[in-house]
Amino acid sequence: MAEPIVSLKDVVVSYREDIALRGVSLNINEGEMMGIAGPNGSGKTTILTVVNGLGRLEYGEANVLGYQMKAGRRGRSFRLNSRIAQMRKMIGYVPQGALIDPRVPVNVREAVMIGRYGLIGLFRYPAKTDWEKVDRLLEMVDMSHLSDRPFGHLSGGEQERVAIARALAQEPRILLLDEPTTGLDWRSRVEILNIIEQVHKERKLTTLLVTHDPQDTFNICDRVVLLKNGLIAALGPPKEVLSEGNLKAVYGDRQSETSRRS
Ligand SMILES: Nc1ncnc2c1ncn2[C@@H]1O[C@H](COP(=O)(O)OP(=O)(O)OP(=O)(O)O)[C@@H](O)[C@H]1O
Repeated sequence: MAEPIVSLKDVVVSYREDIALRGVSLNINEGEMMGIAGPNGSGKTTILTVVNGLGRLEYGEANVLGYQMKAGRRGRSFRLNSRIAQMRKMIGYVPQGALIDPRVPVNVREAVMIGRYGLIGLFRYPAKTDWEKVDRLLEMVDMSHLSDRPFGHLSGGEQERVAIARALAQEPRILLLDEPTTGLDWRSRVEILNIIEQVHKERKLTTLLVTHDPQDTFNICDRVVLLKNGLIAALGPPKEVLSEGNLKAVYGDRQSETSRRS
């Protein structure tokens, strides 16, 4: 069987007195769409930072795209850091919240192009083919009609589409999405999830979708991991994992009712 593209083994991460991950083991296969759900503070974003090579492992190891990261090694060796930088070029990241300060005077096309500078190289101008790729991505996320609009004038859902296009502009193999549906109304949320599913398939990506609402994972993820207090409470296909019992154990009574209703 093929090696997993992401493998975490007994990973512990802490931020001073807060322990964010308490021994997480997780394998993700190439081409898989993995949901990561759980309440606030359960460690979802921290998993993304580990996969992205930015998390400092207290214990355990992580293997991402064949690059190995072990406890205590980060920050000690220039060679190790430059290897991790190579790995990060293959990982697209859509962070939680605003992608770019809305006061920065860039339009939608330019905002997406920022994602290509890792490939183009700093201090070089984008070629015509780079702009063509950006335009194709804008079509993919259905934003061509707003390509000249200042980024700061977009709605939350439109900003999220641009953030996804920007992450794809670097032509990643792995796409990390941190709560892309937070703050969106029902319609925009469905649209964003559809776009995520479409780009995942078309670009043959391995995708990690973090959400505090497990319902987001139901129709589009192959598997979902439910986190509670930095530990995996359940892992498997959404239809099995998102049972009333599991949701109640992780979110408590009221939230589990809302999650099942929505
Ligand atoms: N930079 C940091 N410094 C100190 N503590 C942190 C830091 N980042 C995260 N934590 C703590 O680590 C724990 C896990 O945080 P994390 O952001 O991974 O959770 P999350 O599930 O993504 O939460 P949310 O849904 O609120 O974004 C929390 O207790 C949080 O307060």
